[in-house]
Amino acid sequence: MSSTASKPDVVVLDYGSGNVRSAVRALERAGADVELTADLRRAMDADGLVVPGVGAFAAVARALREVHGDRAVERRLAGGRPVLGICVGLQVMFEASTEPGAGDAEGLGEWPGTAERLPAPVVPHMGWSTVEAPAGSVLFEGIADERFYFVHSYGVQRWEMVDTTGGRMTPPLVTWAEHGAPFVAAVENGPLSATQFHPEKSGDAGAELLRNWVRSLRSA
Ligand SMILES: NC(=O)CC[C@H](N)C(=O)O
Repeated sequence: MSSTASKPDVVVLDYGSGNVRSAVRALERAGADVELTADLRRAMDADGLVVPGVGAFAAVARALREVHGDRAVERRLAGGRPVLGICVGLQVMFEASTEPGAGDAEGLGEWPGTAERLPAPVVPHMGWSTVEAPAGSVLFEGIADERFYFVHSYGVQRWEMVDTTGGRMTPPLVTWAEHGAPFVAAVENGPLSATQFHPEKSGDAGAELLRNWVRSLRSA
C-alpha cells in the first residue's frame, strides 16, 4: 500500500508507550507506510491508527490523554476510521482496571468492562497461548489456530456489551484466551480492533495478523 505524500498508511501514536518501535517495524514488515507521531492531524488523516500500550493502566491512560490521543481515537471511530489497540492499548479501550494505582483512572470506555487481575497461580501471563477466534474474524483469518505472545497480569474477563438495538447492531467479534480464567484476547468491533497480546512479538502469526489488519484498511 503506498501512501500519498499527504498522509501515511498507518500512524503509531507516540505518547510514551514502550513498545512503539517494535510496533512500527512490525507494521512496516506488514506492508504499511508507518509514521510514529503524536500529531493529531496526522493521526486523524492516516488510514489506520495504532495505539500501543505497555506498563500501568493509569499511566497509559494519562499519557494517552496528555497528547489528546483519546480525542483522536474518538474522532476516528465517529468517522468509521480504523483504530488498533495493543496490550494496554486494548485495556484502555474499556472503562477501567483494578490494577493498583489505577484508582479512578478511566479508560476511553469504547467498550463497557474492566481489566481485572488474572486468577492464575503464576502472574504475569508471559508466554505463548492459543486463542479462540469467532467465525468471520478478519484479524485471525488463516491464523486462528496459531499461538500469540502475551505479557500481562490483568485482563477483561467478562464481555459486558449488550445489544440494545434488537439485532440491528453488528455484534462485535470477541476472541478469547485463558490464563487462570478466560479473558478477552482480541476484539473486532467495526472500526475499532484491539489485541491483548503483542502481534509485533508474536512471530509469523503476529505478522499475518498485522497484514490482515493493514489489508482491511484498504476496504475501510
Ligand atoms: N505488558 C504490559 O505492559 C502489562 C499491562 C498491564 N499493566 C497488565 O499487567 O495487564
